[in-house]
Amino acid sequence: MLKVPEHQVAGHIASDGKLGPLVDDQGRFFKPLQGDSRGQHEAKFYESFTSNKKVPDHIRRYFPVYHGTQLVEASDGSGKLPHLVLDDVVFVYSNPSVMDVKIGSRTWYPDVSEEYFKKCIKKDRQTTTVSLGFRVSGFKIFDHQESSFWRAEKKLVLGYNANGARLALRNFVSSNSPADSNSTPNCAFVSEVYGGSNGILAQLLELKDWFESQTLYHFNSCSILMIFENESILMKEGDDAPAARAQVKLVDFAHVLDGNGVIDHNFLGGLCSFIKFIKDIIQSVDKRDETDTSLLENGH
Ligand SMILES: O=P(O)(O)O[C@@H]1[C@@H](OP(=O)(O)O)[C@H](OP(=O)(O)O)[C@H](O)[C@H](OP(=O)(O)O)[C@H]1OP(=O)(O)O
Ligand SMILES: Nc1ncnc2c1ncn2[C@@H]1O[C@H](COP(=O)(O)OP(=O)(O)O)[C@@H](O)[C@H]1O
Repeated sequence: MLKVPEHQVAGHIASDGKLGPLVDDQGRFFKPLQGDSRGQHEAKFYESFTSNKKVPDHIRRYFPVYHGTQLVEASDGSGKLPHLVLDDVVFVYSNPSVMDVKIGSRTWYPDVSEEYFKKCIKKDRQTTTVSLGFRVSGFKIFDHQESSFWRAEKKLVLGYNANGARLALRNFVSSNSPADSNSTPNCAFVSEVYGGSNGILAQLLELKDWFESQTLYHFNSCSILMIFENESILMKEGDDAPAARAQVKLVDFAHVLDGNGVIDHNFLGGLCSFIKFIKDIIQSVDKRDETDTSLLENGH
């Protein structure tokens, strides 16, 4: 039985009879092939990427595994439609915090229609896409105090300026309630989620390393998904607590183009900018902790 994904944070959502992705109980994510050839284009990308021997193995883990396409009952009640069948990248988590960040300082690309260009550039200017080289598209956080999920409102997220994006990235790794806009995010999970040898920053740097030389694809309008389970971090002192499992995944390949031997400077630039934001948060928390320790040592 297919159902609407509980942890989807952006994109087309299968609610109120609209067309959107579905998931099964075996860890598969079914994304309907979008009209106007975008869906076919995304399927073609997955076919190409999956069989491309030039893609290093250590990079493949950042992409959902592709299982071809399948006709399934669409979420909008329009009958059977072809869907991409992908690994559901949040399946292994019980209470995942998830953020979708669209990378690049532009979401349009050469040869798109005037109408599509205008739509994209308008959104790129209204959001932090142009100014920062990325925009937060949506996120949800598991709130420990409330023992429930807190979901950022789409309208607010798309209205973030640089400070708003920074605050969202701090809130994402905090244990105090994001619902309380007066409290400063404590960044309690920053070292486990963003930092460390397997954390988000390390994964982003590995991706950056590849993007510095890969000329196979241009990842227009793609998103980085950041996923982690903050419960497992709080439980880590316990006997059989799972690891934090912070993960980076790339999604949305409806606008990928051939790289034609040219570096994807749009994605690479945005990725570098995003990395700087994450690094700054890690460093600011390290500095805060050092100050706190030295105050304690000096008897304050
Ligand atoms: O429909 P909209 O206006 O919400 O735009 C979608 C975007 O939502 P946004 O409002 O920017 O968060 C949406 O962005 P996210 O996936 O939410 O980051 C996509 O860009 C989507 O286009 P496509 O599926 O990649 O071709 C966009 O869909 P299209 O309008 O291009 O069909
Ligand atoms: N393979 C996947 N597994 C789990 N969730 C996914 C997967 N792919 C996408 N998602 C979720 O769906 C959202 C939208 O995906 P995306 O491919 O960008 O769709 P759209 O083309 O509608 O924008 C993402 O922000 C994420 O929350």
